[in-house]
Amino acid sequence: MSLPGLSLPGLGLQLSATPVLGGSAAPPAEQSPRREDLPPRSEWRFETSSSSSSSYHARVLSGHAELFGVELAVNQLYDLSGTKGAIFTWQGCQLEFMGDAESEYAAEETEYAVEWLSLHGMLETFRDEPANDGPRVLVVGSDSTGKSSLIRSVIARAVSSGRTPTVVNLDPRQGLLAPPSSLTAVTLGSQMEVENGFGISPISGPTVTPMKTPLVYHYPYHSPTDKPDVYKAIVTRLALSTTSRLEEDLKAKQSGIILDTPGVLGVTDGKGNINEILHHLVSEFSINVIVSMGPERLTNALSKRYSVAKGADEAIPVLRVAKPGGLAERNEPYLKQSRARYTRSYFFGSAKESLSPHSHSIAFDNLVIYRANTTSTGSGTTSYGADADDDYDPSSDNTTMSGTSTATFDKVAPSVAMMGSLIAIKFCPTNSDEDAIRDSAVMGFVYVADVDEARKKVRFLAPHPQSWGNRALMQASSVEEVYFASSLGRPAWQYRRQYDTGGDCDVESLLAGWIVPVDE
Ligand SMILES: Nc1ncnc2c1ncn2[C@@H]1O[C@H](COP(=O)(O)OP(=O)(O)OP(=O)(O)O)[C@@H](O)[C@H]1O
Repeated sequence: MSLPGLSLPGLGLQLSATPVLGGSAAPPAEQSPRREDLPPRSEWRFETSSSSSSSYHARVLSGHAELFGVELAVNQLYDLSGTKGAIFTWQGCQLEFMGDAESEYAAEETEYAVEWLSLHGMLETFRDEPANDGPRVLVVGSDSTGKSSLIRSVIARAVSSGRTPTVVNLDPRQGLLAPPSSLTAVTLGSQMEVENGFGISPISGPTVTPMKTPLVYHYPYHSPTDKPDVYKAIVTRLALSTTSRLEEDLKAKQSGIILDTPGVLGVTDGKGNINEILHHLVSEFSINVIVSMGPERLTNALSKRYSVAKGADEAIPVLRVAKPGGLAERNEPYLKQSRARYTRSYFFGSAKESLSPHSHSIAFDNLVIYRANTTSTGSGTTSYGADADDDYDPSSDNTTMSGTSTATFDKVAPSVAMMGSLIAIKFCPTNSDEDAIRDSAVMGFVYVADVDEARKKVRFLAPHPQSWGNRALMQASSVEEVYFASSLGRPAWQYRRQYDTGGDCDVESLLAGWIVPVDE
């Protein structure tokens, strides 16, 4: 059943004709194109507005150009609306642009690109050495230092070289093939998309892009330092699942793993110690290359810990890699918009690959929903400079399901306050113990479209028509964290989906989060 009450014929087609999803819709006809000739080894840096009313398109007219390592096809129009980045050229090219940018300029200080290419070369040498088990790379740096851009670029070059690398996102604030609040690992068997990066996840619907199913875990907090014990336990599960998958795929194992870390872990304390959670990542993923994109202080701290004091067998090389000169600052409204857009694309796909979500109405009695306890005490402190060995034992947590302040998750009854939330469906059954729920991978996500307290029913929007059966559900820790309704500037419970009134839903309100204000 597809969204009852919505009489939008061919929902997917209409969505694909709408630019809001960040796809490649045609630019408005009245915009006159501008041309730019870029000399070799230069780039075109752009920052576009996150507002859905402005658009920004580019095409290569001649020469070669790439965006984060992925080559742009000549004469193809790319929709870069709502994004920031740089189109780079090694040999020179002519570009054409249409639309508005908050800032755009050509830059010739691009030494970073040579360093990034050298890193790819070094990893290729590593992969070719049969004695090695493939590179396992940890990328560290504070916020907005270019970690994700470097990873996209290195992964794209690896795929172009015929590799099948695995990328692991450990930053819960950004989604990789899953909404924010996820930690994901995915092995790439085909090249990324210019416009959508890693594209659409196979867990949110059938896609035309060949890609292996990602491993997704749910960490329902903003930062690893909010709940270090929960974060470390989930990292342990993710590392175990990822490495055991790679044992069955030797090509992927040899291609290696690259870890994207949250900026908070790339900051040293006053004494120059690194965050203790980093030790856990290094140990659980058996890291053998560390890339620092932070200041010299961070690189020195990493070298001191992993390289200088170690014997030749144990030393992990620490490389300092330059960050791009034009790195864009991303303020919170921009980040919120991009998270909202990303989350929408989880359900609706992109203009190129549209998805049709389904509606499920489920009685309160048939639901067991947990919610992360944000008030529990004892684990929210950040510690630095842990001892040489990471001795974390996930089973040593003394959290309980009792609902006391020490519980990690509490059972919650459905209520209207839940409307607008995202909920993770865990693989484990509803009656699992707390550790099992915490450690269980995610089957997929659903959106709470409506809670009818009188009829005791919850209506979910889900990527698949099948019901999820007897599985534990986990809500994000607050409605604000879901970024759907919050991107509209009002609390979720002030909104109601228009199709509940039986009327037609216009595309605009559908795309704004499938909900419109009750008082309109
Ligand atoms: N050469 C460049 N010129 C201009 N902007 C760039 C360039 N490279 C990357 N950017 C943009 O700068 C922003 C920050 O980069 P990126 O996301 O890679 O940093 P990060 O270290 O992963 O950030 P965070 O830790 O906050 O997720 C992104 O919007 C990215 O697209």
